[in-house]
Amino acid sequence: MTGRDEPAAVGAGEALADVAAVVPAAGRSVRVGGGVNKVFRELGGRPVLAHALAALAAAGVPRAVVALRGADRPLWQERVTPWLPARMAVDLVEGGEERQDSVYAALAHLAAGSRPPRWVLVHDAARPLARPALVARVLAAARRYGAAVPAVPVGDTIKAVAAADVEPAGSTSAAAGAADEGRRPGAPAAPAAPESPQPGVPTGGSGAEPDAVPPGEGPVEWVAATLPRHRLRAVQTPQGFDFQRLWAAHQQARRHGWRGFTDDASLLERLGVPVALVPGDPANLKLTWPTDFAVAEHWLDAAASASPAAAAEGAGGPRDTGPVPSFRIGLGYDVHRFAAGRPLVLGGVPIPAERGLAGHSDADVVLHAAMDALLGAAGLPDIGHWFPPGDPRWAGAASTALAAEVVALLHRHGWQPAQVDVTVVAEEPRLAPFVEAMRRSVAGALGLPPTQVGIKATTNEGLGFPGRREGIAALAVALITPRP
Ligand SMILES: Nc1ccn([C@@H]2O[C@H](COP(=O)(O)OP(=O)(O)OP(=O)(O)O)[C@@H](O)[C@H]2O)c(=O)n1
Ligand SMILES: C[C@](O)(CO)[C@H](O)COP(=O)(O)O
Repeated sequence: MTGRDEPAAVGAGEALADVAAVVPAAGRSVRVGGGVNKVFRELGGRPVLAHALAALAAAGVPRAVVALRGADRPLWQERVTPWLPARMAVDLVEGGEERQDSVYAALAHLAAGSRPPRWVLVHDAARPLARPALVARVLAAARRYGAAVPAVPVGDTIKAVAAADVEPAGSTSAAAGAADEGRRPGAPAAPAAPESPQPGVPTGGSGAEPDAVPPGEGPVEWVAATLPRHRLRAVQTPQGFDFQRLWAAHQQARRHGWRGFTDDASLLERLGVPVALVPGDPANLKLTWPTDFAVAEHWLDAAASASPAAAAEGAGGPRDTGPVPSFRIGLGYDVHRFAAGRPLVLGGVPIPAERGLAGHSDADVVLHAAMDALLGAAGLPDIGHWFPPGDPRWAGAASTALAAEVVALLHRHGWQPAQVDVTVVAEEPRLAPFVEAMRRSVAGALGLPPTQVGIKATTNEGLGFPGRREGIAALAVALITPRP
């Protein structure tokens, strides 16, 4: 399809009630390495998977099914849920052994639901840089043609390689008996027959990829054929389909034991269904190798400088350090009622008093306000999200321990506390004698020098609920800086 006959794009944010996304995120990141699924690693301050979902949501996709491995659920909960797009409903399913199995599981979930979608977009969690315009382009073409895939021309000349370990007769090393690493002198004399590309007939077999050696490494290989570059395209995701058609193709593949499909379009190709190619985006990188993360950071920066608004939307380049990379500020507020028979703890300091404050934890309003300010500065949900009232783990918890958790959370998101200033509003007891102890205690809980913590106490001049001695309130501001 040319740019001229491209269908009108669906506007970002438009309700797309008949569309759902499938996001396979259950890989093992063997090629990236590092022991953690790459889709939970941070890029520009938020997890890769959160970028992928944000791009779909920014294009107006109202629901997504994410395929995860069970072992990754805690990472999902901790790292991704704070970033879930407000306008998108997200279901989780258990992923499978291969990408194909993970997509199958997500499609099965949609098919079994009360409202299967008319159109489905399958988008790799490992592609964090898709832009809403690309999503819209693919969807519009899928609606028109039934199956559409974004593709970019290839700039390099592409060679097919011979089967492993097959060295052609007449090569210099065979003749000279050289023993370069990875070559086997004396290997079969004839080169492998050129592997003619057969569109729609996957050759992956079990799905084990022979291309798992990082670019720039590995043994010598031999050329089997030079492919005609002008007819080659590198395809990306999201890939858009008539839902029932894709679901039927996946079911058929499962029935026949067809394996090794590395994208969804190739399943339809296998069945002879035409697949339209729409212009892809060179920046829509799939994070495959360790070095891809640095390249993706670069694209994020470029996207943020080109369009800060789009970047803030989380579409193809949310960059959380944004145009003000060196600090963030946050505001926190908390209030607790007086309760007889409870100890009063403020800023981690026990204060002699007739009454304490009611609450699920130790009801330390000073630390609660400080924690909310810190979380707000990092753009993270408030303490109610992390330490829900009613969760037995936090019953009677010391807020100094909760503060340590908050600091750890900030660290995981690339931030550290730099300064906190709190004002406590209490008609009683008199707090001046305890202010310095509170300052040191709060500083200790947040890992700050006391010089970077301010604590002030004031009455409310007899006005309002603090004035009526019904409870104590605290307000805080916090400054955070990127963690070195
Ligand atoms: N069994 C699998 C394998 C892959 N994927 C997902 O499919 C996308 C593309 O796969 P790939 O980049 O190959 O990711 P990994 O399988 O994690 O990487 P590797 O092949 O290096 O292990 C990723 O979002 C990945 O999480 C999946 O959902 N289930
Ligand atoms: C679907 C895909 O992103 C299209 O380029 C690609 O084929 C996924 O391959 P992977 O080996 O599963 O990463």
